[in-house]
Amino acid sequence: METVQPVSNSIQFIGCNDRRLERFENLFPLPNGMSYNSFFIDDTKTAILDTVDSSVTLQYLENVKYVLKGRDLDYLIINHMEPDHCANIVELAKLYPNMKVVGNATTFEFFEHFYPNFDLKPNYYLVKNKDELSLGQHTLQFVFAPMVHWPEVMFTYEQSEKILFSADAFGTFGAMNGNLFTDEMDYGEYYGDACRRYYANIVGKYGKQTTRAMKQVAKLDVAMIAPLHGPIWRSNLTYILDRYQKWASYTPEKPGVVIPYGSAYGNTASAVDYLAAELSKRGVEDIRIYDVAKTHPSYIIADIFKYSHVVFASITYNSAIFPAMQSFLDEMAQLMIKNRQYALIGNGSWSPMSSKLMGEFMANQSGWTNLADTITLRTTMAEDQKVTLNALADTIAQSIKAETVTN
Ligand SMILES: Cc1cc2nc3c(=O)[nH]c(=O)nc-3n(C[C@H](O)[C@H](O)[C@H](O)COP(=O)(O)O)c2cc1C
Repeated sequence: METVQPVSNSIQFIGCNDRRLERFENLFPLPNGMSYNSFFIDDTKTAILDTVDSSVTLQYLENVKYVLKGRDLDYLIINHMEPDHCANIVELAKLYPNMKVVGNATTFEFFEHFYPNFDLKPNYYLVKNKDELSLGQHTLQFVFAPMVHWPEVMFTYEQSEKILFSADAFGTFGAMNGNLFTDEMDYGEYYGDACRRYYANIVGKYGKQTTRAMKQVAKLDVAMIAPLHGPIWRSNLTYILDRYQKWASYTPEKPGVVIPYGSAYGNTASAVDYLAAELSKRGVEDIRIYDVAKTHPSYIIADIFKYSHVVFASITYNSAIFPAMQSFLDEMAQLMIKNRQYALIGNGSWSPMSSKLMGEFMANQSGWTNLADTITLRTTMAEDQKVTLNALADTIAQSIKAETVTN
């Protein structure tokens, strides 16, 4: 059965959901599935914006045939040439051999890498930044947004209805639940964290490029934002635009302390719990403690995008940083998060190395400020180390107070 919903009188949502997939990009847990959005514009000329993942092809083709009602497809616009959106280009080209495929030079370069045995060249409709394409009543304008989140990405702005088709920007993890628009649900409650986790982990590295794209968007009169994942924005656009402004500039949303730790036998965990309790006694709110060997890094990274301070605590493991912590630090560093304050706690029973190694690692991260001398535990927290941990709690609490006053 078709799963098509009206976005407006002449635009239909023809996207599909996958609630079985365990991990997006084979990395990120999807507790509530994923949506792959695609849109159909019914005009003198017919157009589809982006296709969907191969896991939902059958449903998708049913939706496409339903909305076209036997008409030919004139244009397929490719805003993003990543497999979760481009997997059905060839399927559509086989069904609608006359369709023009709209993309930029990089889009077509990627297409030829992905599908070397399918000649789509006769169908290419090459566009440049700001080019326009009239469908009749509707006019599409292509706004290039390179590296949000791949090089070929473009947004498509539909001028008559003022809809920004925003590719991966402003999207979220999580399948759709029938309601198409963010104002038909408690978005913050259901998608708020998932949307941050999506941005931080998928687009997070490309803050500069996202800021540049947002400047382009600011010049447009946008009434609706239709991303490629998750619900559509037609009201309270400032909610998502403000969040993107913060995330793209690596500005913490609020003061708070994230404490990722790596511990084999619980002594480091216990020291971290002690520190967190001391922080709380000093009035610090929003403390988040995570075991890096247990919690998926994407959740911790999302919280580091949200909060201002981080304490990394790790045991030494075979003369190195605990592997789960090393892996976490590597993943975090790839995203080039900045403007955070941090402190370190190491541990080692006979030849502690993690303090030194984490110190070297963090010194190489630009935009991170070290708040205090690194504390080194020797297996368990000694009674006299209470003083040191209390002093660290003082330093962090003072820094947070200063930040709260500045904000
Ligand atoms: C497999 C393994 C390897 C370790 N390697 C080292 C090491 O190379 N140097 C060291 O000083 N401590 C080493 N330790 C001790 C830990 O760094 C840590 O002090 C100990 O596990 C207690 O902390 P925890 O209860 O938080 O795990 C190792 C521990 C384990 C389990």
